[in-house]
Amino acid sequence: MIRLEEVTKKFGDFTAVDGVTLSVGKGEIYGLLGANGAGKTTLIRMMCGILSPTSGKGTVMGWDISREQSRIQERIGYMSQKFSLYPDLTVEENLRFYADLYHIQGHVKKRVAEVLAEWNLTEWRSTRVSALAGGWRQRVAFASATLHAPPLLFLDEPTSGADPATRRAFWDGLYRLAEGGTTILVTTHYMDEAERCDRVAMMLRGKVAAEGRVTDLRREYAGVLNKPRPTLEEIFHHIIRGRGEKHGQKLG
Ligand SMILES: Nc1ncnc2c1ncn2[C@@H]1O[C@H](COP(=O)(O)OP(=O)(O)OP(=O)(O)O)[C@@H](O)[C@H]1O
Repeated sequence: MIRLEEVTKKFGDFTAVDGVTLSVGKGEIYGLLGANGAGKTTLIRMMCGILSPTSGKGTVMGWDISREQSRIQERIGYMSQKFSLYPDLTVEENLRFYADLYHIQGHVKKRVAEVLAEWNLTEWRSTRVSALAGGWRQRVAFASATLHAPPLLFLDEPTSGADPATRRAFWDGLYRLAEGGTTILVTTHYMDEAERCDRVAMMLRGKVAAEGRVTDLRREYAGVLNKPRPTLEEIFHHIIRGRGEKHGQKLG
């Protein structure tokens, strides 16, 4: 679903993403981890067809990330860190608005009802978004991003600040989608969430410092960390130290 080769993004003299190579297969939940400013959002934006790479190449669902960006944008789901909902509209009206935006044809009402049920939002359908608590707003944002049943979903820190119930509902939803064949690329600040991914890439100053299946990374670093089951947080801190980075950097 995603193939990137040596993808780089520069803003002037500053290199935000530096030679990233990775691939994500159908139905995988792939986690992008890294400290603030590591380049995760910039990388996601290139994969979503919003930003052009400075160099390198890649495809998303077979479309070229430099030349076929509008094709990619039409097919994917994307929930950015600053997701936008209309506070004066009800939950259902917001979803109908996104249904129009995604050009959902035919059974809009049925699809909106399905998505409301999937995210436990049915009883809130007539409530204005401004009257919802933060966690419930996040559910509306997830629901909006999945309304057109995209085969590939990009989620940039989707559970940031969410309450435990919302986070749990969100991960239940992600597993359901992945079981149905949806491919998911997610960035997260929460290590327990990162450990739920099939594979992760740890980014450090624009580069992928470690990548692989969570279980394989644990095995790989068990010896050097002298622990049978090191956490992703411990692995990340080990990598940071090895590169002479400042202590205390937070993974997320
Ligand atoms: N349009 C831009 N112009 C200049 N610099 C930028 C631009 N967008 C991002 N950057 C810089 O690129 C670096 C990577 O930013 P990015 O938002 O991709 O990081 P991130 O890993 O997503 O961080 P966070 O977890 O804080 O969202 C940062 O130093 C940021 O200031």
